[in-house]
Amino acid sequence: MNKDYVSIGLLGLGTVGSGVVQIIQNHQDELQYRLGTGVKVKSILVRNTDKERDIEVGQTFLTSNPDDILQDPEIDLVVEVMGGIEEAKDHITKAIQAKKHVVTANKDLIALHGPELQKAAVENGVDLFYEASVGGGIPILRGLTEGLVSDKLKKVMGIVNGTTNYILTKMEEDGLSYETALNQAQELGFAEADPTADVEGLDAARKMAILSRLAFSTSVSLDDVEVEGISKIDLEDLHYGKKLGYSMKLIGFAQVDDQKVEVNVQPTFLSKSHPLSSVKNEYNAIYVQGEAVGETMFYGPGAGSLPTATAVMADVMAVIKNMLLGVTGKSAIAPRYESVLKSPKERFGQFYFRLHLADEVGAFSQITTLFNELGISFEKILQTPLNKGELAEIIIVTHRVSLDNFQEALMKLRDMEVVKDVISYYRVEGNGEA
Ligand SMILES: NC(=O)C1=CN([C@@H]2O[C@H](COP(=O)(O)OP(=O)(O)OC[C@H]3O[C@@H](n4cnc5c(N)ncnc54)[C@H](OP(=O)(O)O)[C@@H]3O)[C@@H](O)[C@H]2O)C=CC1
Ligand SMILES: N[C@@H](CC=O)C(=O)O
Ligand code: NA
Repeated sequence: MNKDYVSIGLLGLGTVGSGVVQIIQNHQDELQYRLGTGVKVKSILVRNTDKERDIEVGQTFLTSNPDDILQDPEIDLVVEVMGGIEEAKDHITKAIQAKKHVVTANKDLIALHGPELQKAAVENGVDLFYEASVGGGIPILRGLTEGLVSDKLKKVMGIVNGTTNYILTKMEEDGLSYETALNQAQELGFAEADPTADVEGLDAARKMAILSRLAFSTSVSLDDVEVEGISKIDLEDLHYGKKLGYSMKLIGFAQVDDQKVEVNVQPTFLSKSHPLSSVKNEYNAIYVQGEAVGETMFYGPGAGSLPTATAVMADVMAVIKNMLLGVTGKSAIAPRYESVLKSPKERFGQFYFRLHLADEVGAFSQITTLFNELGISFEKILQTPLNKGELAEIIIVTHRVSLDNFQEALMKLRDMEVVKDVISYYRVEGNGEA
């Protein structure tokens, strides 16, 4: 390659696209110094070319016709920051077929169609990178595929959705209601236009599918990820959790043992001593455990214009370096293993549960007898009288137990006459029972 500059076609000029333009405009000297070539945005695809915009794009050509970018032979690299699935997939496929490199921030698309797009990129000798799709500005994908590439990674636990972390922090620390905290997250711009994917855990599930593919070299699909969101969390449980020394987080959890994986997203009580418990508000963090490296944690802004654009630009620069070296289309490695999911018998954890028990002699001993029979022991117990002493509210945290065993205990609890209601249950992490 012998060029004064590399031409980029940008699909989208919203939050992330504007950040990309700003970095290219404001950091041109740094880019030129580090790459030995300039970077220029030639054309930008938007829905509405007449819309008033906060960003000044100078001579760059705004268009609403994707072919102006996808069929422009001068454009070497397409940056997709428009979002959505089908149209974005179509544009990226056309770009790859036209031998253009692609950088995308689109977690929805990569979680669903990443493997086939990656295959098409390799077949066409082009790069496809997507660092911004997980953890915004945190360089987590390169952390896994470059920094930790020699290790055998065992566990990835992440706070990978800023909106839900913001809501839980505000509920826990300021006593805000779920609705008020969600409204604030929307006003501050972390939440998706329709926040359902945030609060129901789907956004985090998409990111966990991407993370576990790269961490474990396994073909995890989005359907393999079990998902539970935060919309049903009760302030009462947060209050009890706090008393017990826990903080509630929406945790993406991925673990591999003997080539079997479990990947899930669920509200989880984290012990205050776990490094992820100190991650507050809209911040993201990903905790990674490897056989050789031990424990590591990647922390930073999981969303926002300039942080996310930083990740996009890291990919852009990686593509340009590969172009200069003549090694494009060679960085992606296909997953080594087919994903095989662990059964509930092979999944272990500690659990918190809250129930209402008849406040009568012998009721609690019936519970302990049941758990003794199932071989489950308790780490913590809290008891509060309710309804003028007719009921007791009991909170129990078990020691480490198989999911299968815990589910059986829950089923049997619900059938007991002295148990009036099983109100809630959550996984507990970070008590040192690995
Ligand atoms: N915002 C963030 O913090 C983060 C976002 N992401 C991902 O980055 C991507 C972009 O997000 P964001 O910048 O927030 O999105 P925005 O909604 O702010 O911007 C989208 C841009 O794409 C254009 N666009 C959308 N659909 C079309 C279409 N069909 N045809 C032509 N142009 C279109 C819009 O045009 P117009 O301006 O005319 O409406 C707009 O400029 C998404 O995949 C998102 O998930 C990833 C990490 C963080
Ligand atoms: N809605 C997302 C934005 C970034 O991916 C979040 O809240 O984390
Ligand atoms: Na990232």
